[in-house]
Parts: sequence; structure tokens; C-alpha cells
Amino acid sequence: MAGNSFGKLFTLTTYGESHGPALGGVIDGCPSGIELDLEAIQQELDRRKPGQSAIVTQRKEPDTVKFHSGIFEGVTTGTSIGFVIENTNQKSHDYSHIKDSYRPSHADYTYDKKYGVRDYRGGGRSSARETACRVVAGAIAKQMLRGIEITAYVSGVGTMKLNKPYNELDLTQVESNIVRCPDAKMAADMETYIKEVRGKGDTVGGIVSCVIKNVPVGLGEPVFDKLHAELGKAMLSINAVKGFEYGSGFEGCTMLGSEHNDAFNNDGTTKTNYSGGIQGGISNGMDIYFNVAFKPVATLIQKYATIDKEGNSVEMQGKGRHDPCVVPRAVPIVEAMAALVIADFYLQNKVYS
Ligand SMILES: C=C(O[C@@H]1CC(C(=O)O)=C[C@@H](OP(=O)(O)O)[C@H]1O)C(=O)O
Repeated sequence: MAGNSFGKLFTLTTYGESHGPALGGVIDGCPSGIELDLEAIQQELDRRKPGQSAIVTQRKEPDTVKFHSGIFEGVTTGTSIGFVIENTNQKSHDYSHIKDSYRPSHADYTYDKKYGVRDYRGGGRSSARETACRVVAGAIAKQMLRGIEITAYVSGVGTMKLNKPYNELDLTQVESNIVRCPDAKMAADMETYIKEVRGKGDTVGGIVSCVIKNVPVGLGEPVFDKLHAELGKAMLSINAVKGFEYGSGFEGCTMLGSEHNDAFNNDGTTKTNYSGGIQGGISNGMDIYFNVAFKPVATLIQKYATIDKEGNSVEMQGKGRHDPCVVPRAVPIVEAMAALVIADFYLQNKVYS
């Protein structure tokens, strides 16, 4: 299986399956001399971990990270940073019923056809549990990116959407509720809805929005490695992601150029920011903002029709511990992937000192 690494200079390689003994990773290219706040890294993991509230999977994992290399007396040494997160709460028997059949819209079918061998327990390598490793690396990248603020939040669940731009929201409130939506009223409605959906054994999708502030001018490459292309790849590599848009996104296509162009101020900043902080694939110093669309989780706790390995129609009953909606736990994952992209360009574009 290829494709387990991300980044060019600040790189992350991850390993591990949902029901194996552990997940882990190696971060390479992190500069030396960064004083790490290890508690802050664990706090990021706590924001992502399963079992954290009544609206997420009830698998109980502490997701405690142990570092094995690359850090001496709390400071990065410039060597590879190896880390491990143990799996402690696997219930693999919950998965024996799908050993020989495929959950519709899950990775079960494609993994089986591609590799011929499938660790069906908890989704194996296709499990979103892998994203814990991204959160570790992202937390280190965030600490390397002093002064840059990356804030994600839930802006949509099902058809419920926050119809306000990030700069009209109080983003200090993201962690004040279990949905991670900065509008208290909307968060309460979303929570009720997610609980209703969970009660039916069903799932629902949603949107995570993200803003990156204080990015200097000049990150990103002009042709294939555009900053927004790398952000798009990073976000689309997160489990269950179906869409990515930045700046004015799909809505911007309905505007005229004369409305959409961001007029300059004399210092090079712009009066509007439909560009989303990126022009020609390169950051222009304005806020970078984007939306990430997550589909409803494929595993339903309901009866469903599918096929087995031989192609016979079978009726299955979903079981196990699953997220009725992934967006509350996806918030720190989106931030982590954004941090990895920005950190990588910091090093590539030699703006880090
Ligand atoms: C454990 C996590 O999420 C898991 C993601 C997942 C899947 O199929 O992706 C299946 C479930 O695993 P299990 O049945 O073992 O509880 C989720 O709980 C996690 O994110 O840490």
C-alpha cells in the first residue's frame, strides 16, 4: 500500500489500523530548536478522540501519544519524530458479520478488490482513526508556525447551515459546545438533530469551515503546487470528505468580474477577499478561508441491503460504535491538515527561520 506519506519537506508518514495494537507515525523535516508544548499536542488529540461526547462514536480511547524520538528535553532535535498511539478499546467481534460482505459506500469493496486482503475490523486502514496521527503532526506544525492562527469550526450539519462568514462569528466560542459550532443557538439545534438521526441508526453529513490568519505573502507555487491545490488535496484526503472550496468558492461563479475582483488598498491588502487569501496559487497576505464538505458516515445501525464477496444479495444489520455525524470531531483534523500544508510551504519557500 503506497500513499502513506504527506508533504515535501515537512513530512508525515503514518501507520496503523483501527483494531491493530497501535497507530503511529514519523514526522520528518521538522526544524530543530522548536520548544514543544507536549500538553498542547495532547489537547489537540483530546479534541479529536472518540467517546468525547454523546454525539460521537462511543469507542473509548484515551489516544495518549508517546514520542520515541526527535525531541530532547522538550525541544525538537531536527531528527525524525517518531510517535505511537495505542489502541485500547477494540471490539473486533462487532465486525465479524461484515467479514464476507461490503457496507455500501464504505471502503470495504474497493480495498478488497484492490488488495485481495482486507482487515475488516473497524475499517482497518480505511478507518478515520488514522487521522489521530495527522492531529499529532498538525499540532507540532502549529507550534512551528508561531503567529499563524488556524481555526476551524462546524458551519453545517445536514441542511442546517450557518449563513454568516467567519468574520461575523465569535470564533472564541468554537469549543464552548460539543458540536464545535460558534453560534450557540445553531449548535443546540444541530446537537438535537444529530441525536435524532443517531436515534434512528442513521447518519448525516456536514461542513467544516476553516480560516488561517497571518499567513505571509508568498506561500505556494504557481503551477501544479498551488497553495489552494495542496490545501484541497490535504482536505480531500480526510476520510468522508466530498468537497473543498476556498474563497468565494462555487458561489463566486455566479458573480460578475467587476463585483468579484478584490480592489487593492495602497499597502497591497485588498478591500474585499473573494480570492480567499490566494492569487495565482500564492498567498497574498489576506486571510485564507475554505469549506470542507463531509458526507454522511457509510455505516448505518439499520438493516441494509448489499452484496457478499460472491456477488449474492444479502440483508445485513449494522452494528458497532460509529459517529452519526463526523464534523464535530473533524474540526481538529481540518486544522491539522491545514497546518501541515502551511508548514511545508514555509520550509519550501524558505520563509521559516
Ligand atoms: C475509533 C475511531 O473511530 C472509528 C472509525 C470507524 C471507521 O470505520 O472509520 C469505525 C469505528 O471504530 P470502532 O467500531 O472500532 O469503534 C469508529 O469508532 C476514532 O476515530 O478514533
